[in-house]
Amino acid sequence: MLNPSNLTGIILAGGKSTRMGKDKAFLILEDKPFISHIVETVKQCAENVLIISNNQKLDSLGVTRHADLIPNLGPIGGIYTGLTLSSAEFNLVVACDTPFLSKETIDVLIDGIDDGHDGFIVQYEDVPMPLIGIYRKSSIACFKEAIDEGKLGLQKLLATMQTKIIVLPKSHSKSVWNINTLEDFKTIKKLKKET
Ligand SMILES: Nc1nc2c(ncn2[C@@H]2O[C@H](COP(=O)(O)OP(=O)(O)OP(=O)(O)O)[C@@H](O)[C@H]2O)c(=O)[nH]1
Repeated sequence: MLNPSNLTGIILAGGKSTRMGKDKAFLILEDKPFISHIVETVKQCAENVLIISNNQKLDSLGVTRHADLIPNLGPIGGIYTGLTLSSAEFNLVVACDTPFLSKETIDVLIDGIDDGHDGFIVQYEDVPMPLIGIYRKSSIACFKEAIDEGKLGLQKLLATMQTKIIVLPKSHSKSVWNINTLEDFKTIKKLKKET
């Protein structure tokens, strides 16, 4: 198992939250904002944690924050920024809108690391999830090339890299739940109460 000191956590918290209509990072679930849930989980797995966002309000969390080096590119720009700033070989990339992400899911991902790949991402029910992934620092070259060519889609970029897909069992369904709309948010709040 990878030592936490060899892993940097990169939490993406920028973007426009268009579908939600308000900043997803600050939605409150169980008395704390999404971003705090995710910071707590990532800190259990990685010694160094970076938040990538232009939002200065996030500085109250006491975690190093950095603005996107190239703004308005979407998640690919956040990952590129995180990989540029990180000095670790392995980088755990997660989004602030998966508040139930568990250490168990991250451990499955870490267990999947091998020598033959540049990126490792989870897949749940046929859906590959690049924002629950681990990327080698060296993969930054692929990110830069895609950005330079204006190809900002992550799935297509991952197809050009040596990417390992790690299929999660059904027990991880809540952990990978990505909240984008008010409807999603209402559902996840109910779910937590009931389970
Ligand atoms: N640093 C950074 N993070 C981003 C950027 N765009 C999206 N993200 C983050 O990436 C994750 C997935 O974002 P999306 O849901 O695809 O985009 P979004 O802008 O948050 O929301 P929509 O506007 O509804 O698509 C979230 O954690 C966002 O905070 C960006 O340009 N920079």
